[in-house]
Amino acid sequence: MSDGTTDARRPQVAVLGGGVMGETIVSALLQAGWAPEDVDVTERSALRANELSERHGVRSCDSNAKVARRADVLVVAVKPNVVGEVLAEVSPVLRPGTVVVTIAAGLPISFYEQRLPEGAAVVRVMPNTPAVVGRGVSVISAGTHAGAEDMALVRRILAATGIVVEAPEKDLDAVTAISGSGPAYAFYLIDAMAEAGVLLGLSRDVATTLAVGTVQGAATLAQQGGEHPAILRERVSSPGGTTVAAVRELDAHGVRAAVVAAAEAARDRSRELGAEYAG
Ligand SMILES: NC(=O)C1=CN([C@@H]2O[C@H](COP(=O)(O)OP(=O)(O)OC[C@H]3O[C@@H](n4cnc5c(N)ncnc54)[C@H](OP(=O)(O)O)[C@@H]3O)[C@@H](O)[C@H]2O)C=CC1
Ligand SMILES: O=C(O)[C@@H]1CCC=N1
Repeated sequence: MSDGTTDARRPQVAVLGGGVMGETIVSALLQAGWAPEDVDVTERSALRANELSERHGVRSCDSNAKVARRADVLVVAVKPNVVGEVLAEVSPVLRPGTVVVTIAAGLPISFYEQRLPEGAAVVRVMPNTPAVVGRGVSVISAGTHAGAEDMALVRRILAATGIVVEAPEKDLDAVTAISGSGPAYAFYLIDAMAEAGVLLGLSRDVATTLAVGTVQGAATLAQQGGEHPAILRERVSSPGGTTVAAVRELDAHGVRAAVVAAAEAARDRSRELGAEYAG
């Protein structure tokens, strides 16, 4: 289908599942210039559906089939265990040319292609929660029938959420372990640093401000400075100073090994989710 750049109207997008990530995608669409009337969101609970309509001005309802009928782009944003039943609802009413975008962890593109009409364009995406402030990372993989225009349209939808990177589907479990789940590791570190500050006698407010600002500054420096993180770490470490004393403790407590083990566990869980629900 066209990516809409030459269309008089933007493609009609339906987001199935208005939870944490579904709502983030709704906001991204609005920021990217979609009109609220061109965005549908579905929810199981009427209360949550109304909340989304009131907050964003978009249409909301509890019928996936109803919104799928008019969608040019269908974004599947429910939990992996619900994807099968949602596809069974929408597949019979999907129009030819509708692009199906999924953000569910673990489930392979083949899972969708087997359940959707022959030739359906599927794009698998792994976003992350900083998308809500426009600083997310999304990795996109094309399904068998997703063409360059479909991928350009998906990039356009995700543009307001942050960086978009294309990768082959075989990398998606690893991607999920690093950027999908990764914000939780960063929040874990920020929380631990803030707690340490409180232990050392700082007020909680000051400790949290220092921890958040430091992690944010370090990430910006790593991104913009163009230098390897190990070099940046060395630059903080004065000979015989405080930082080497601290990093020795991180090594002694196996923090680097723990990060690697955490990422392996996330990758393995992503594979398991695929096997569990895709069968
Ligand atoms: N959170 C994250 O950081 C990331 C999540 N993902 C993926 O995004 C997907 C959604 O995750 P997340 O937003 O965290 O989960 P949430 O539970 O916050 O959102 C899912 C939403 O879908 C609703 N829902 C359940 N069943 C249906 C249905 N049949 N039709 C319509 N809506 C339904 C749920 O309602 P109810 O609560 O009433 O069941 C809930 O509000 C998952 O597949 C996850 O793997 C991907 C990357 C990052
Ligand atoms: O925890 C999860 O399963 C989802 C996928 C990546 C981040 N959150």
